[in-house]
Amino acid sequence: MDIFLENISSIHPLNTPFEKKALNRISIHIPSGQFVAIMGAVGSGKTTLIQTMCGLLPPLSGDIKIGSYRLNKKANRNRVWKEVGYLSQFPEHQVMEDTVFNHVAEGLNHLGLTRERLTERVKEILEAVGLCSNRFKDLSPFQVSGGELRRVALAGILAAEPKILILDEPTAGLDGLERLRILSLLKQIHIENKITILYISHRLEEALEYSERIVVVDHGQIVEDFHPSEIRTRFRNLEKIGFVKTPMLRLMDLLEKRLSRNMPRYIYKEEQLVSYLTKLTGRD
Ligand SMILES: Nc1ncnc2c1ncn2[C@@H]1O[C@H](COP(=O)(O)OP(=O)(O)OP(=O)(O)O)[C@@H](O)[C@H]1O
Repeated sequence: MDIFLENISSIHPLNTPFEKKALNRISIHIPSGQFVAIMGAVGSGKTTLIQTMCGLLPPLSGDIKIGSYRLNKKANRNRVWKEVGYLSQFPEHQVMEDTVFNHVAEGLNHLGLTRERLTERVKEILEAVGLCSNRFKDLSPFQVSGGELRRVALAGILAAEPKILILDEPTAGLDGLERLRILSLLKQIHIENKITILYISHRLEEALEYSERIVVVDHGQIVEDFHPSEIRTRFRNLEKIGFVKTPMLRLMDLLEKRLSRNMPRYIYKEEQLVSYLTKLTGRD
């Protein structure tokens, strides 16, 4: 299901003296199956954008279409919500059941599985998000850590087998290893199930590593939209809105200075740099 936004504007908080344009005439097309990172400074409009995109927030003006469904109609929104999994910035708002097991099982309800198959499937999904089923299934959402709760919320979403996953900072509050685990899991799901993934990230190195498109929001507008391989040509603009170079980009600058040669623009990952340098030094 492709996602189309046309001229979307949004105002927070509407009809109050404090009205502020959170989105300003945004148009974007996300083809089905893309893995997209949404980036931008704090308060730039990222959450408003993804919530508007999936019909959780009605826009002030403009048109949103998911697949062939226009989201201005309630019936269409209900139809689309069966295909969209949304992970909020605050997973504690999303995990409502009394146990971890029941939360994930809730997402499987529509499948009409036998009790035995349901138990098996919950176990598979919990293990897929890195939670040992035996240890976690009977715990209350109040008995797990913030990072674990994020995984539980993600498990509940994955259980419903969405075609589109929209995730608000899925790695917030996680340590380095946990972040890599979640992102690798998302990448794996994306490849295996060919689903669309849009996620908000504050980490450029992760967006470069995992996504295939980076959309940058600033003051409610899309100011950059590029493939990660274009990062070095786009960086001048990104710097103006507060982006900081990753260690890899700094290393590339340093090599250009030391070797007095322009490094190929396509290089933005460590393994590409290593291949290039081994060829250059004839050690291939
Ligand atoms: N419910 C609300 N009421 C009033 N203003 C709001 C509301 N939600 C968001 N805003 C304002 O709208 C703007 C965009 O907010 P949004 O949450 O979309 O930004 P963001 O880029 O996701 O920020 P962050 O990185 O901090 O999550 C901000 O200026 C914010 O203060």
